[in-house]
Amino acid sequence: MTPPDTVTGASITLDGVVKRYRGQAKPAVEKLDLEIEAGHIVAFVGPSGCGKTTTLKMINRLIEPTEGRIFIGGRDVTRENPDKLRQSIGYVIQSGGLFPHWDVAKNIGAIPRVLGWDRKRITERTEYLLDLVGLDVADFAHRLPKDMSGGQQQRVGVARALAADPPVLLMDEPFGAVDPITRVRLQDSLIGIQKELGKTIVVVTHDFEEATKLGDEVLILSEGGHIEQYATPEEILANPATPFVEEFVGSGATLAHLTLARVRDVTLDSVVTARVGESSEAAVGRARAAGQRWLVTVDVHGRPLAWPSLDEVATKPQVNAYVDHRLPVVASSSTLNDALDSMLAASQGGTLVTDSRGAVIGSLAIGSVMEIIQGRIAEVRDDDHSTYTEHTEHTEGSEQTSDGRPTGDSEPTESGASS
Ligand SMILES: Nc1ncnc2c1ncn2[C@@H]1O[C@H](COP(=O)(O)OP(=O)(O)OP(=O)(O)O)[C@@H](O)[C@H]1O
Repeated sequence: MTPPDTVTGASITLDGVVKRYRGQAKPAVEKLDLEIEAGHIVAFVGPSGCGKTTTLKMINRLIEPTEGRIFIGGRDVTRENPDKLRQSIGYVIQSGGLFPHWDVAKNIGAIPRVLGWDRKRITERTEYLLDLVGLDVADFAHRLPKDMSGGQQQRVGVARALAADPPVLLMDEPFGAVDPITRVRLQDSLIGIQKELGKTIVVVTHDFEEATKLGDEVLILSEGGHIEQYATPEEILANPATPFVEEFVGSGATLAHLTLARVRDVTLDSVVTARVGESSEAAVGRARAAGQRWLVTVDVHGRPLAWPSLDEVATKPQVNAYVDHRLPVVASSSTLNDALDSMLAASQGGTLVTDSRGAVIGSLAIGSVMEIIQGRIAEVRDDDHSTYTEHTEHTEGSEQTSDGRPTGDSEPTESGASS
Protein backbone atom coordinates (compact mmCIF):
# COMPACT_ATOMS: atom_id res chain seq x y z
CA MET A 1 0.00 0.00 0.00
CA THR A 2 1.23 3.54 -0.63
CA PRO A 3 2.30 5.25 2.60
CA PRO A 4 -0.02 7.81 4.19
CA ASP A 5 0.56 11.51 3.44
CA THR A 6 1.19 12.21 7.13
CA VAL A 7 1.26 9.95 10.17
CA THR A 8 -0.97 11.05 13.05
CA GLY A 9 -1.36 7.55 14.47
CA ALA A 10 0.48 5.97 17.38
CA SER A 11 2.17 2.60 17.68
CA ILE A 12 0.43 -0.19 19.60
CA THR A 13 2.36 -2.82 21.57
CA LEU A 14 0.91 -5.89 23.22
CA ASP A 15 3.34 -7.39 25.71
CA GLY A 16 2.53 -10.87 27.00
CA VAL A 17 -1.21 -10.21 26.91
CA VAL A 18 -3.45 -12.97 28.24
CA LYS A 19 -7.24 -13.17 28.54
CA ARG A 20 -8.89 -15.86 30.61
CA TYR A 21 -12.67 -15.63 30.75
CA ARG A 22 -14.22 -16.78 33.97
CA GLY A 23 -15.48 -20.36 33.78
CA GLN A 24 -13.46 -21.17 30.66
CA ALA A 25 -10.85 -23.91 30.93
CA LYS A 26 -8.61 -22.53 28.19
CA PRO A 27 -7.58 -18.90 27.84
CA ALA A 28 -9.23 -17.07 24.91
CA VAL A 29 -5.87 -15.38 24.31
CA GLU A 30 -2.70 -16.90 25.69
CA LYS A 31 0.42 -14.75 25.80
CA LEU A 32 0.17 -12.50 22.80
CA ASP A 33 3.10 -10.27 21.83
CA LEU A 34 2.41 -7.87 19.00
CA GLU A 35 3.92 -4.67 17.59
CA ILE A 36 1.77 -2.46 15.35
CA GLU A 37 3.56 0.42 13.64
CA ALA A 38 2.18 3.95 13.82
CA GLY A 39 0.19 4.88 10.73
CA HIS A 40 -0.35 1.30 9.56
CA ILE A 41 -3.55 -0.62 8.96
CA VAL A 42 -3.39 -4.10 10.44
CA ALA A 43 -6.11 -6.65 9.73
CA PHE A 44 -6.79 -9.43 12.28
CA VAL A 45 -8.13 -12.52 10.58
CA GLY A 46 -8.69 -16.12 11.61
CA PRO A 47 -11.41 -18.70 12.22
CA SER A 48 -14.37 -18.00 14.48
CA GLY A 49 -13.48 -18.06 18.16
CA CYS A 50 -9.71 -17.59 17.68
CA GLY A 51 -9.68 -14.45 19.82
CA LYS A 52 -9.76 -11.59 17.27
CA THR A 53 -12.46 -9.54 18.98
CA THR A 54 -11.10 -10.27 22.44
CA THR A 55 -7.68 -8.97 21.36
CA LEU A 56 -9.17 -5.88 19.71
CA LYS A 57 -11.29 -5.01 22.74
CA MET A 58 -8.35 -5.38 25.09
CA ILE A 59 -6.65 -2.50 23.24
CA ASN A 60 -9.36 -0.05 24.38
CA ARG A 61 -10.06 -2.08 27.52
CA LEU A 62 -13.65 -2.88 26.72
CA ILE A 63 -12.25 -6.22 27.84
CA GLU A 64 -9.65 -6.16 30.64
CA PRO A 65 -6.56 -8.28 30.00
CA THR A 66 -5.94 -10.90 32.68
CA GLU A 67 -2.18 -10.45 32.34
CA GLY A 68 0.28 -8.43 30.32
CA ARG A 69 0.61 -4.83 29.28
CA ILE A 70 -0.57 -2.72 26.37
CA PHE A 71 1.22 0.40 25.18
CA ILE A 72 -0.15 3.05 22.83
CA GLY A 73 2.50 5.45 21.58
CA GLY A 74 4.75 4.11 24.34
CA ARG A 75 2.17 4.86 27.12
CA ASP A 76 1.15 1.94 29.30
CA VAL A 77 -2.63 2.15 28.89
CA THR A 78 -3.32 -0.76 31.23
CA ARG A 79 -2.70 1.73 34.05
CA GLU A 80 -4.94 4.47 32.68
CA ASN A 81 -8.53 5.29 33.46
CA PRO A 82 -10.45 3.15 30.95
CA ASP A 83 -13.13 5.81 30.24
CA LYS A 84 -10.47 8.42 29.45
CA LEU A 85 -8.63 5.88 27.34
CA ARG A 86 -11.72 5.12 25.26
CA GLN A 87 -12.19 8.81 24.51
CA SER A 88 -8.81 8.73 22.79
CA ILE A 89 -9.43 5.60 20.72
CA GLY A 90 -11.93 5.51 17.86
CA TYR A 91 -14.12 2.43 17.83
CA VAL A 92 -16.37 1.26 14.99
CA ILE A 93 -18.63 -1.77 15.16
CA GLN A 94 -20.52 -3.71 12.54
CA SER A 95 -23.66 -1.68 11.94
CA GLY A 96 -22.30 1.70 12.89
CA GLY A 97 -23.58 1.55 16.47
CA LEU A 98 -25.15 5.00 16.17
CA PHE A 99 -27.50 6.35 18.84
CA PRO A 100 -30.84 5.87 17.06
CA HIS A 101 -32.62 8.96 18.44
CA TRP A 102 -29.78 11.35 17.70
CA ASP A 103 -29.25 12.92 14.31
CA VAL A 104 -25.96 12.53 12.46
CA ALA A 105 -24.41 15.76 13.76
CA LYS A 106 -25.29 14.92 17.35
CA ASN A 107 -23.87 11.41 16.95
CA ILE A 108 -20.59 12.71 15.54
CA GLY A 109 -20.30 15.37 18.23
CA ALA A 110 -20.82 12.92 21.09
CA ILE A 111 -17.21 12.60 22.27
CA PRO A 112 -16.19 16.22 21.51
CA ARG A 113 -19.11 17.33 23.73
CA VAL A 114 -17.89 15.10 26.56
CA LEU A 115 -14.44 16.62 26.06
CA GLY A 116 -15.95 20.11 26.42
CA TRP A 117 -15.30 21.42 22.91
CA ASP A 118 -17.18 24.60 22.05
CA ARG A 119 -20.08 24.47 19.64
CA LYS A 120 -18.30 26.15 16.73
CA ARG A 121 -15.39 23.72 16.88
CA ILE A 122 -17.76 20.74 16.99
CA THR A 123 -19.71 22.03 13.98
CA GLU A 124 -16.55 22.60 11.97
CA ARG A 125 -15.22 19.19 12.88
CA THR A 126 -18.54 17.53 11.98
CA GLU A 127 -18.59 19.21 8.57
CA TYR A 128 -14.98 18.25 7.88
CA LEU A 129 -15.62 14.61 8.83
CA LEU A 130 -18.85 14.26 6.85
CA ASP A 131 -17.01 15.52 3.80
CA LEU A 132 -14.11 13.15 4.55
CA VAL A 133 -16.40 10.12 4.63
CA GLY A 134 -18.17 11.24 1.45
CA LEU A 135 -21.51 12.48 2.84
CA ASP A 136 -23.01 15.82 1.87
CA VAL A 137 -23.29 18.03 4.97
CA ALA A 138 -26.50 19.80 3.95
CA ASP A 139 -28.19 16.51 3.16
CA PHE A 140 -27.04 14.38 6.07
CA ALA A 141 -26.20 16.46 9.15
CA HIS A 142 -29.73 16.34 10.53
CA ARG A 143 -30.88 12.92 9.43
CA LEU A 144 -31.67 10.17 11.89
CA PRO A 145 -29.87 6.83 11.50
CA LYS A 146 -33.11 5.09 10.47
CA ASP A 147 -33.38 7.40 7.46
CA MET A 148 -30.06 6.26 6.00
CA SER A 149 -28.77 3.13 4.26
CA GLY A 150 -26.52 0.70 6.11
CA GLY A 151 -23.49 1.96 4.19
CA GLN A 152 -24.29 5.60 5.03
CA GLN A 153 -24.74 4.72 8.69
CA GLN A 154 -21.37 3.02 8.64
CA ARG A 155 -19.77 6.14 7.12
CA VAL A 156 -21.23 8.16 9.99
CA GLY A 157 -19.89 5.51 12.38
CA VAL A 158 -16.40 6.11 11.00
CA ALA A 159 -16.84 9.91 11.20
CA ARG A 160 -17.97 9.59 14.81
CA ALA A 161 -15.01 7.39 15.70
CA LEU A 162 -12.65 10.01 14.24
CA ALA A 163 -14.41 12.96 15.93
CA ALA A 164 -11.86 13.68 18.65
CA ASP A 165 -8.96 12.98 16.25
CA PRO A 166 -7.78 9.83 18.04
CA PRO A 167 -4.43 8.34 17.02
CA VAL A 168 -5.91 4.84 16.93
CA LEU A 169 -9.04 3.49 15.27
CA LEU A 170 -10.34 0.02 16.16
CA MET A 171 -12.87 -1.58 13.82
CA ASP A 172 -14.72 -4.83 14.52
CA GLU A 173 -16.09 -6.38 11.31
CA PRO A 174 -16.98 -2.85 10.18
CA PHE A 175 -18.27 -3.81 6.74
CA GLY A 176 -19.84 -7.15 7.62
CA ALA A 177 -23.45 -6.01 7.39
CA VAL A 178 -23.54 -4.29 3.99
CA ASP A 179 -23.96 -5.56 0.42
CA PRO A 180 -20.80 -6.41 -1.58
CA ILE A 181 -20.75 -3.25 -3.72
CA THR A 182 -21.24 -0.94 -0.72
CA ARG A 183 -18.60 -2.94 1.08
CA VAL A 184 -16.06 -2.24 -1.65
CA ARG A 185 -16.90 1.48 -1.52
CA LEU A 186 -16.53 1.58 2.25
CA GLN A 187 -13.21 -0.27 2.07
CA ASP A 188 -11.95 2.21 -0.52
CA SER A 189 -13.18 5.11 1.53
CA LEU A 190 -11.30 3.76 4.56
CA ILE A 191 -8.11 3.39 2.52
CA GLY A 192 -8.54 7.00 1.33
CA ILE A 193 -9.09 8.26 4.88
CA GLN A 194 -6.07 6.35 6.08
CA LYS A 195 -3.91 7.85 3.33
CA GLU A 196 -5.09 11.33 4.24
CA LEU A 197 -4.90 11.06 8.05
CA GLY A 198 -2.27 8.38 8.71
CA LYS A 199 -4.06 6.89 11.74
CA THR A 200 -3.15 3.50 13.16
CA ILE A 201 -6.09 1.28 12.29
CA VAL A 202 -6.82 -2.24 13.50
CA VAL A 203 -9.59 -4.07 11.63
CA VAL A 204 -11.08 -7.43 12.60
CA THR A 205 -12.49 -9.36 9.68
CA HIS A 206 -13.55 -12.89 8.77
CA ASP A 207 -12.63 -12.35 5.19
CA PHE A 208 -9.07 -13.00 4.04
CA GLU A 209 -9.61 -11.06 0.82
CA GLU A 210 -10.73 -8.02 2.79
CA ALA A 211 -7.72 -8.43 5.09
CA THR A 212 -5.29 -8.46 2.15
CA LYS A 213 -6.99 -5.47 0.59
CA LEU A 214 -7.03 -3.30 3.71
CA GLY A 215 -4.01 -4.43 5.67
CA ASP A 216 -0.48 -3.10 5.37
CA GLU A 217 0.09 -6.16 7.55
CA VAL A 218 -2.23 -9.08 8.22
CA LEU A 219 -2.27 -10.96 11.52
CA ILE A 220 -3.47 -14.54 11.12
CA LEU A 221 -4.58 -16.04 14.43
CA SER A 222 -5.53 -19.57 15.41
CA GLU A 223 -7.30 -20.75 18.57
CA GLY A 224 -6.12 -19.15 21.77
CA GLY A 225 -4.97 -15.99 19.98
CA HIS A 226 -1.94 -17.86 18.70
CA ILE A 227 -0.04 -15.97 15.99
CA GLU A 228 0.30 -18.14 12.90
CA GLN A 229 1.74 -15.35 10.77
CA TYR A 230 2.09 -11.59 10.96
CA ALA A 231 3.33 -10.16 7.70
CA THR A 232 2.40 -8.17 4.62
CA PRO A 233 -0.24 -9.73 2.34
CA GLU A 234 2.42 -10.27 -0.33
CA GLU A 235 4.64 -12.14 2.12
CA ILE A 236 1.77 -14.31 3.41
CA LEU A 237 0.75 -15.29 -0.10
CA ALA A 238 4.30 -15.94 -1.25
CA ASN A 239 5.50 -17.71 1.91
CA PRO A 240 2.77 -19.05 4.17
CA ALA A 241 4.54 -19.59 7.50
CA THR A 242 2.68 -22.66 8.71
CA PRO A 243 0.42 -25.42 7.34
CA PHE A 244 -2.42 -23.61 9.15
CA VAL A 245 -1.82 -20.46 7.10
CA GLU A 246 -1.53 -22.46 3.93
CA GLU A 247 -4.87 -24.09 4.59
CA PHE A 248 -6.48 -20.86 5.75
CA VAL A 249 -5.35 -18.99 2.66
CA GLY A 250 -6.08 -22.20 0.80
CA SER A 251 -7.59 -22.47 -2.62
CA GLY A 252 -8.25 -18.75 -2.61
CA ALA A 253 -4.50 -18.08 -2.89
CA THR A 254 -4.39 -17.65 -6.66
CA LEU A 255 -7.40 -15.38 -6.53
CA ALA A 256 -5.99 -13.55 -3.56
CA HIS A 257 -3.01 -12.62 -5.71
CA LEU A 258 -5.48 -10.71 -7.81
CA THR A 259 -6.61 -8.71 -4.81
CA LEU A 260 -3.05 -7.41 -4.64
CA ALA A 261 -3.42 -5.91 -8.12
CA ARG A 262 -4.98 -2.47 -7.78
CA VAL A 263 -6.80 -0.22 -10.18
CA ARG A 264 -4.09 2.41 -9.59
CA ASP A 265 -1.52 0.01 -11.11
CA VAL A 266 -3.35 0.10 -14.45
CA THR A 267 -3.18 2.89 -17.02
CA LEU A 268 -6.64 4.41 -17.08
CA ASP A 269 -8.52 5.60 -20.15
CA SER A 270 -9.26 9.31 -20.07
CA VAL A 271 -12.81 10.61 -19.76
CA VAL A 272 -14.35 14.00 -20.47
CA THR A 273 -16.47 15.42 -17.66
CA ALA A 274 -19.35 17.86 -17.82
CA ARG A 275 -20.82 19.80 -14.88
CA VAL A 276 -24.56 19.80 -14.29
CA GLY A 277 -26.06 22.95 -15.83
CA GLU A 278 -23.35 23.35 -18.45
CA SER A 279 -24.40 23.80 -22.10
CA SER A 280 -24.74 20.38 -23.74
CA GLU A 281 -23.40 21.70 -27.01
CA ALA A 282 -20.14 22.85 -25.42
CA ALA A 283 -19.75 19.61 -23.46
CA VAL A 284 -20.44 17.42 -26.49
CA GLY A 285 -18.04 19.52 -28.60
CA ARG A 286 -15.31 19.03 -25.99
CA ALA A 287 -15.87 15.28 -25.83
CA ARG A 288 -15.89 14.92 -29.64
CA ALA A 289 -12.64 16.87 -29.89
CA ALA A 290 -11.13 14.38 -27.42
CA GLY A 291 -12.31 11.49 -29.59
CA GLN A 292 -14.89 10.30 -27.02
CA ARG A 293 -18.36 8.88 -27.59
CA TRP A 294 -19.49 9.24 -23.98
CA LEU A 295 -18.98 11.78 -21.26
CA VAL A 296 -19.28 11.70 -17.49
CA THR A 297 -21.67 14.13 -15.81
CA VAL A 298 -20.33 15.27 -12.44
CA ASP A 299 -21.45 17.26 -9.39
CA VAL A 300 -19.63 20.30 -8.03
CA HIS A 301 -17.09 18.02 -6.30
CA GLY A 302 -16.31 16.21 -9.55
CA ARG A 303 -18.14 13.09 -8.35
CA PRO A 304 -19.72 11.12 -11.20
CA LEU A 305 -23.50 11.11 -11.65
CA ALA A 306 -24.01 9.37 -15.00
CA TRP A 307 -22.08 8.22 -18.07
CA PRO A 308 -24.35 9.06 -21.06
CA SER A 309 -23.52 8.83 -24.76
CA LEU A 310 -22.96 12.12 -26.58
CA ASP A 311 -26.19 11.48 -28.54
CA GLU A 312 -28.10 11.26 -25.25
CA VAL A 313 -26.51 14.44 -23.93
CA ALA A 314 -27.34 16.29 -27.17
CA THR A 315 -31.08 15.70 -26.67
CA LYS A 316 -31.15 18.33 -23.86
CA PRO A 317 -29.97 21.95 -23.99
CA GLN A 318 -28.13 21.63 -20.69
CA VAL A 319 -26.32 18.83 -18.88
CA ASN A 320 -28.87 17.57 -16.38
CA ALA A 321 -28.59 16.23 -12.87
CA TYR A 322 -29.81 12.70 -13.59
CA VAL A 323 -28.20 10.23 -11.17
CA ASP A 324 -27.57 6.73 -12.48
CA HIS A 325 -27.80 4.58 -9.37
CA ARG A 326 -26.26 1.60 -11.15
CA LEU A 327 -23.24 3.51 -12.39
CA PRO A 328 -20.13 1.31 -12.15
CA VAL A 329 -17.60 3.19 -10.02
CA VAL A 330 -14.49 2.07 -8.19
CA ALA A 331 -11.70 3.98 -6.46
CA SER A 332 -8.08 3.84 -7.54
CA SER A 333 -7.37 1.88 -4.34
CA SER A 334 -9.88 -0.80 -5.39
CA THR A 335 -8.61 -4.21 -6.41
CA LEU A 336 -9.05 -5.50 -9.95
CA ASN A 337 -11.51 -8.02 -8.49
CA ASP A 338 -13.57 -5.10 -7.21
CA ALA A 339 -13.44 -3.47 -10.65
CA LEU A 340 -14.68 -6.64 -12.32
CA ASP A 341 -17.45 -7.04 -9.74
CA SER A 342 -18.53 -3.47 -10.34
CA MET A 343 -18.71 -3.99 -14.11
CA LEU A 344 -20.59 -7.25 -13.79
CA ALA A 345 -23.08 -5.80 -11.30
CA ALA A 346 -23.84 -2.95 -13.72
CA SER A 347 -23.67 -5.18 -16.84
CA GLN A 348 -21.13 -2.78 -18.35
CA GLY A 349 -17.87 -3.36 -20.15
CA GLY A 350 -16.08 -0.72 -18.13
CA THR A 351 -16.11 1.20 -14.88
CA LEU A 352 -15.38 4.76 -13.83
CA VAL A 353 -12.47 5.31 -11.47
CA THR A 354 -12.36 7.94 -8.74
CA ASP A 355 -9.74 9.33 -6.39
CA SER A 356 -10.07 8.81 -2.64
CA ARG A 357 -12.53 11.72 -2.34
CA GLY A 358 -14.80 10.30 -5.03
CA ALA A 359 -13.88 12.64 -7.92
CA VAL A 360 -13.71 10.87 -11.28
CA ILE A 361 -10.19 10.50 -12.72
CA GLY A 362 -10.70 8.12 -15.65
CA SER A 363 -12.21 4.84 -16.71
CA LEU A 364 -11.12 1.25 -16.94
CA ALA A 365 -12.23 -1.18 -19.66
CA ILE A 366 -12.93 -4.84 -19.00
CA GLY A 367 -10.31 -5.81 -21.61
CA SER A 368 -7.51 -4.07 -19.70
CA VAL A 369 -8.52 -5.82 -16.48
CA MET A 370 -8.66 -9.23 -18.15
CA GLU A 371 -5.23 -8.70 -19.69
CA ILE A 372 -3.68 -7.99 -16.31
CA ILE A 373 -5.51 -10.81 -14.60
CA GLN A 374 -4.30 -13.25 -17.25
CA GLY A 375 -0.75 -11.96 -16.81
CA ARG A 376 -1.01 -12.43 -13.03
CA ILE A 377 -2.39 -15.94 -13.37
CA ALA A 378 0.50 -16.81 -15.69
CA GLU A 379 2.98 -15.40 -13.13
CA VAL A 380 1.43 -17.43 -10.33
CA ARG A 381 1.55 -20.57 -12.51
CA ASP A 382 5.20 -19.92 -13.34
CA ASP A 383 6.01 -19.60 -9.66
CA ASP A 384 4.31 -22.89 -8.98
CA HIS A 385 6.79 -25.15 -10.78
CA SER A 386 4.80 -28.37 -10.88
CA THR A 387 2.86 -28.73 -14.13
CA TYR A 388 0.97 -31.58 -15.72
CA THR A 389 3.57 -32.23 -18.39
CA GLU A 390 6.42 -32.15 -15.89
CA HIS A 391 4.77 -34.54 -13.47
CA THR A 392 6.49 -37.85 -12.71
CA GLU A 393 5.45 -40.53 -10.26
CA HIS A 394 8.07 -40.57 -7.53
CA THR A 395 9.42 -44.05 -6.93
CA GLU A 396 12.28 -45.06 -4.72
CA GLY A 397 15.65 -44.63 -6.36
CA SER A 398 14.38 -42.59 -9.30
CA GLU A 399 16.95 -39.94 -10.06
CA GLN A 400 15.78 -36.43 -10.67
CA THR A 401 17.46 -33.31 -11.92
CA SER A 402 17.24 -30.17 -9.85
CA ASP A 403 14.23 -28.99 -11.87
CA GLY A 404 12.33 -32.12 -10.95
CA ARG A 405 12.57 -33.93 -14.30
CA PRO A 406 13.88 -37.53 -14.40
CA THR A 407 17.51 -37.90 -15.54
CA GLY A 408 18.67 -39.26 -18.90
CA ASP A 409 17.60 -42.85 -19.43
CA SER A 410 15.22 -43.31 -16.50
CA GLU A 411 11.70 -43.52 -17.86
CA PRO A 412 8.75 -42.18 -15.90
CA THR A 413 7.17 -45.15 -14.14
CA GLU A 414 3.83 -46.32 -15.40
CA SER A 415 0.72 -45.41 -13.57
CA GLY A 416 -1.07 -48.18 -11.72
CA ALA A 417 -3.88 -48.13 -14.28
CA SER A 418 -2.27 -50.64 -16.64
CA SER A 419 -3.24 -54.25 -16.04
N1 LIG B 1 -17.63 -13.05 27.58
C1 LIG B 1 -17.11 -14.24 27.35
N2 LIG B 1 -17.14 -15.22 28.29
C2 LIG B 1 -16.59 -16.42 28.07
N3 LIG B 1 -15.96 -16.77 26.94
C3 LIG B 1 -15.90 -15.85 25.96
C4 LIG B 1 -16.47 -14.54 26.11
N4 LIG B 1 -16.24 -13.86 24.96
C5 LIG B 1 -15.56 -14.69 24.15
N5 LIG B 1 -15.35 -15.88 24.74
C6 LIG B 1 -14.62 -17.02 24.17
O1 LIG B 1 -13.31 -16.61 23.86
C7 LIG B 1 -12.88 -17.16 22.61
C8 LIG B 1 -12.47 -16.03 21.68
O2 LIG B 1 -13.63 -15.26 21.34
P1 LIG B 1 -13.58 -14.02 20.37
O3 LIG B 1 -14.94 -13.42 20.34
O4 LIG B 1 -12.46 -13.15 20.75
O5 LIG B 1 -13.24 -14.72 18.98
P2 LIG B 1 -13.31 -14.16 17.51
O6 LIG B 1 -12.10 -14.68 16.83
O7 LIG B 1 -13.53 -12.70 17.51
O8 LIG B 1 -14.59 -14.93 16.96
P3 LIG B 1 -15.68 -14.51 15.85
O9 LIG B 1 -14.92 -14.44 14.56
O10 LIG B 1 -16.64 -15.67 15.88
O11 LIG B 1 -16.27 -13.22 16.28
C9 LIG B 1 -14.02 -18.02 22.12
O12 LIG B 1 -13.76 -19.33 22.47
C10 LIG B 1 -15.22 -17.48 22.86
O13 LIG B 1 -16.18 -18.48 23.05
